[in-house]
Amino acid sequence: MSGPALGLPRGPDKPSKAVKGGTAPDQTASTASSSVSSVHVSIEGKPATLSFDDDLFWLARGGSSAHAVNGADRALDPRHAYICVPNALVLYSSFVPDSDGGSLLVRLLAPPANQSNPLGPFGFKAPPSKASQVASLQTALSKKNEAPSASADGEAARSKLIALQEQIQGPCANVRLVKIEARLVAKAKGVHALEEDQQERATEWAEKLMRLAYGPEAAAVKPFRHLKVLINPVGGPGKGVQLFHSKVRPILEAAGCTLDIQITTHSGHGLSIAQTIDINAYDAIVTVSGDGMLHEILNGLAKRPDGAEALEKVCVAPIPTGSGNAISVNLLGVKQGFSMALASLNAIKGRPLSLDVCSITQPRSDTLPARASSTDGKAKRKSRALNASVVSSATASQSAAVDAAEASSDPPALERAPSQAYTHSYSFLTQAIGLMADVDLGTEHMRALGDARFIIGYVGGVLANTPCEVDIHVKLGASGTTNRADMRRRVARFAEGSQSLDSTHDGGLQAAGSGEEEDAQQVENATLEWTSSPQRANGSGQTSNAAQLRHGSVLDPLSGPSQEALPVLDLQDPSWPHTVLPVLQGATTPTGWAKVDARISGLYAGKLPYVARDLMQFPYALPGDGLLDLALLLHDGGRAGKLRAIDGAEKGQIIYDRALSYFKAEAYRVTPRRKAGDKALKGGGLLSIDGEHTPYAPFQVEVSRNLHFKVLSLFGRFVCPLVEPPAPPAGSSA
Ligand SMILES: Nc1ncnc2c1ncn2[C@@H]1O[C@H](COP(=O)(O)OP(=O)(O)OP(=O)(O)O)[C@@H](O)[C@H]1O
Repeated sequence: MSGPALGLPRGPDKPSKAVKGGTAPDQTASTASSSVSSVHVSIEGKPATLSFDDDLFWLARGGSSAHAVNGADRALDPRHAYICVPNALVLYSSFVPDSDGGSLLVRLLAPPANQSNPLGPFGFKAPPSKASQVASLQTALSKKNEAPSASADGEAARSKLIALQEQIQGPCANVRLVKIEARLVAKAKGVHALEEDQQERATEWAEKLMRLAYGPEAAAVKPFRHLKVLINPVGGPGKGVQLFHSKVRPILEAAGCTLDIQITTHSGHGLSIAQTIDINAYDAIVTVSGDGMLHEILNGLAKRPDGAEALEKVCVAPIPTGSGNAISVNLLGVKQGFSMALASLNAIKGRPLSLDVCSITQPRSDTLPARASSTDGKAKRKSRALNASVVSSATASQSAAVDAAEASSDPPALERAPSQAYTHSYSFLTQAIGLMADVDLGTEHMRALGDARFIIGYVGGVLANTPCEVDIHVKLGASGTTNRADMRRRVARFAEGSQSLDSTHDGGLQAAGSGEEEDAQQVENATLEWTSSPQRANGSGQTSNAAQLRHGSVLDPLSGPSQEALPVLDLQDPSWPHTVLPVLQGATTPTGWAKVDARISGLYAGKLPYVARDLMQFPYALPGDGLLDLALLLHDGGRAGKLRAIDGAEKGQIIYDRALSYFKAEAYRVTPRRKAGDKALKGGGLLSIDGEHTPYAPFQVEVSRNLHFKVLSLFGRFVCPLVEPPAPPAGSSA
């Protein structure tokens, strides 16, 4: 596993919120064995022992010879500890000497009390031994590849494995801040003076614990981060400010981070902050918000003249206070995705993980009128924010004029700007049109319900059963595929590879395991092809920042290999032929541009597996593969089928639904057949990019090969299980 291991045995007993020390007699520092470092202290007048080994920190009662049982000191055994946590959950440790000895300060995150066994301070309850946990984990891991998929035994082994992996990945549900202040004092002043080197040893003990808490030497994370904190006061249920001050700030400050806090005052504020922030001044930007703020930061950074450098240097640590919080769910796992404490720990100790950035182009002529004519106040604010983020494809002087107009955030001023060929914005999460856009953007009035609003919107949308009238063109490219079994293999290989990641946590294909060479080669070839190909981009050359378009813009003509009419894309998946897709005569799987010939209810494309806690829509999404995962909700799937698809949606099995087509492509283009404002369209036409309102107009998307968006991650990969394909439907021959 890469990143801090958070799942080793945890302290079973109830920790007090603040454990304060007082004067007490026992004050010897000792080392019980080569791997355990202990210091005997007093806490609230009672003797206690603070210990750590390479993996764990624990606090136990006693520690002097008086507590020895059969010659062994129980305090040195983590199984008898009152608090016992992985070192990864230790935030801070230091020794402050004084004339009476001094104080050892240790701050950490610990699991909550065990309700069935609410022992008070210094109670004893033995957790399962570390050795037996590790052994059972290893056994389960070795069974991983042997487990037959269909048998009950296989299922049981797999469930156990998943449970154990989850324990490693995030056992820290509801962890809370514990502050330990322990005294190192002489037994009686002037009579038993401190041993000569006792303070020195206490200092060394605290420093060593701190080093273990922040990772092994080579891969150590720098403690005491300087963080820019951006709080969206209106994201999700609108509790960002309150949650930050009550749950997040105490943890960040306990870890010794310094904070520069700013509350956003309007939509688009995050974007303008990212455009002007000193990219060398902070270790990370902490967003107390949903995904919307990250979208703004991505666009703000990318739009800067030093966009590539800014995206390379700035890391973002999300704290989930929005509605969907998809980025946090992917980084922390579905169970811990909304955990303020774990997200705070990520801001303190996470390492950079590079996410793919999608380039999106739209005809400028279509986006400007949409912005000015919008009647919805919120949509207008958001649209303005988005347009402030667009990147001109024009010459430097035109670009400067547009920038000046955009900086004003004034729609009339924007319209006076020279007309440009296309706008260019960025996405890291999803693009949606049709049903899923209606679910996302059409439920904003239910914001107070948190992420429950999405399920309500989905059921309403399915019952309305409106077709999504768009033309879709897709470029699968050399490494795109419609084969789900192939995609699953790629994800499995990537997961194996990412286990061996250590300090880099790059998330890219270079992390792939031995079986990945072929895919890695494909990506390598694609990169070479891209870097050597001339910039098409509507003949206008490079955009004003570092983004480059490999597949041209939305305005470029689409053509087949020899300029003939575009072929129809065969969406059939040979490994899963159980959809309602008709068999198309003469359809092929070309690598160039092809058109989709299917009636759909919506298109949903994404780069991260989870789009919400209860929806793993893109289980085979990978960072760094240069591909977008696309899900087409087939109109002919019917209402009942789409409602049934909710079952198993959080496990990713939705992609095996009869009413869904799922594939990976290098680029795609969507051209709505109806104009924005058409009364037949919900909300006059909704297009969602990363959950944000975007002008309803043609758009083309590709994965940028030269830009990445860096977020902090505790695990170096998305925390999501490998999807188990469901059994084929009864009566099918496959
Ligand atoms: N002070 C503010 N007033 C009005 N809007 C704001 C303010 N600050 C930020 N915003 C806007 O709020 C929008 C929603 O933010 P956010 O993503 O945090 O919440 P959400 O949409 O509920 O969550 P999610 O995107 O995870 O579903 C963003 O588009 C952002 O531009």
